Amino acid sequence: MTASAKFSLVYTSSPELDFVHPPPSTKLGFAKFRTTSIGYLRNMTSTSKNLAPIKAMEGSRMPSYVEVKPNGHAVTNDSNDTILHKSLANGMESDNIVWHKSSVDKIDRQELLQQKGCVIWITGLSGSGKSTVACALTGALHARGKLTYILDGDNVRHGLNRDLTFKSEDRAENIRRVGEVAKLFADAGVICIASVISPYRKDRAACRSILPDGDFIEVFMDIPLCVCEARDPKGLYKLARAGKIKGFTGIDDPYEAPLNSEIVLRQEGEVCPPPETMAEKVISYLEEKGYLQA
Ligand SMILES: Nc1ncnc2c1ncn2[C@@H]1O[C@H](COP(=O)(O)OS(=O)(=O)O)[C@@H](OP(=O)(O)O)[C@H]1O
Ligand SMILES: Nc1ncnc2c1ncn2[C@@H]1O[C@H](COP(=O)(O)OP(=O)(O)O)[C@@H](O)[C@H]1O
Repeated sequence: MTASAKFSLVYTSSPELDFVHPPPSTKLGFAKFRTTSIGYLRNMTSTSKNLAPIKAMEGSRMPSYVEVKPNGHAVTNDSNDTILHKSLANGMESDNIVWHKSSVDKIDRQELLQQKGCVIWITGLSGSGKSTVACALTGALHARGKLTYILDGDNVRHGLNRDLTFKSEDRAENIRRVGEVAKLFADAGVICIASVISPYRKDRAACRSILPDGDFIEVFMDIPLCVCEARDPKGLYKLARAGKIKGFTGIDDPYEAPLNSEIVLRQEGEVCPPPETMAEKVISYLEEKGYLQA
């Protein structure tokens, strides 16, 4: 039997899975997914299409239920298990990759920090106030003793994503990387604030899909283009209107507004609320959902 499923491993001794080889007591084996899930497994190169590699965890919590979702991600009923949340990523180019589980997990880190890790994803046009709200939010949470970290589009493009342009494939890759890094921060127990235009719905949806349910909190800066353009703090709209920047979001490149954000921040009539007021709205949401305690 060959281990050639083209994505990462499910760690389980779930009774829902039919162990075919070797028995669950051994470290590495194969799990047979329930037939309802088989059709969802993507990128399988195995000749036996309903087999995915599994590895039993020694001395760790074991989930009793594993489901493979249509997007190819695995989820379990064990919300404490970071491995089992969506570890079957699509598009993995390497075979034979085995997840190494640490003895300190997300729950331990959250207890240490007295908060829950999550991603606050601020999306909106350039000039809509993403970075300003991100700063107000990080400041207010820091003052309350909460650990946060901002991943700002402009900043990340100075380092990790310096190789990327603004054409649609590169924006998608930019968002994918920011999403993956944000996921790591959330797993670390940090409240990660991503402030990126992220103009395409499918890219935002992909970032949402790699996080446990509820942990991706989308904040839409619903500020009209004319307001953003009037602000134009970097003079980029002016350059875009003059044709000196091509493919500028909102001018000659699309922005797909969210349809169902957890939080929408908008003007009240002609007046934009101060950033601190906007940040408070996000904090109220976090409080209500229990993210500000372990
Ligand atoms: N063509 C084009 N379109 C949009 N924005 C542009 C462009 N070229 C440069 N910039 C500047 O880059 C910042 C946006 O980077 P992001 O990584 O957030 O963009 S994206 O999510 O990949 O679309 C954005 O920063 P913000 O104004 O803070 O949004 C701009 O200053
Ligand atoms: N709530 C607000 N009310 C008024 N002006 C704001 C507000 N938030 C941001 N601004 C101003 O709008 C401009 C763009 O804000 P910024 O945070 O850089 O937007 P983005 O990160 O979306 O490009 C800045 O000049 C900033 O001072």
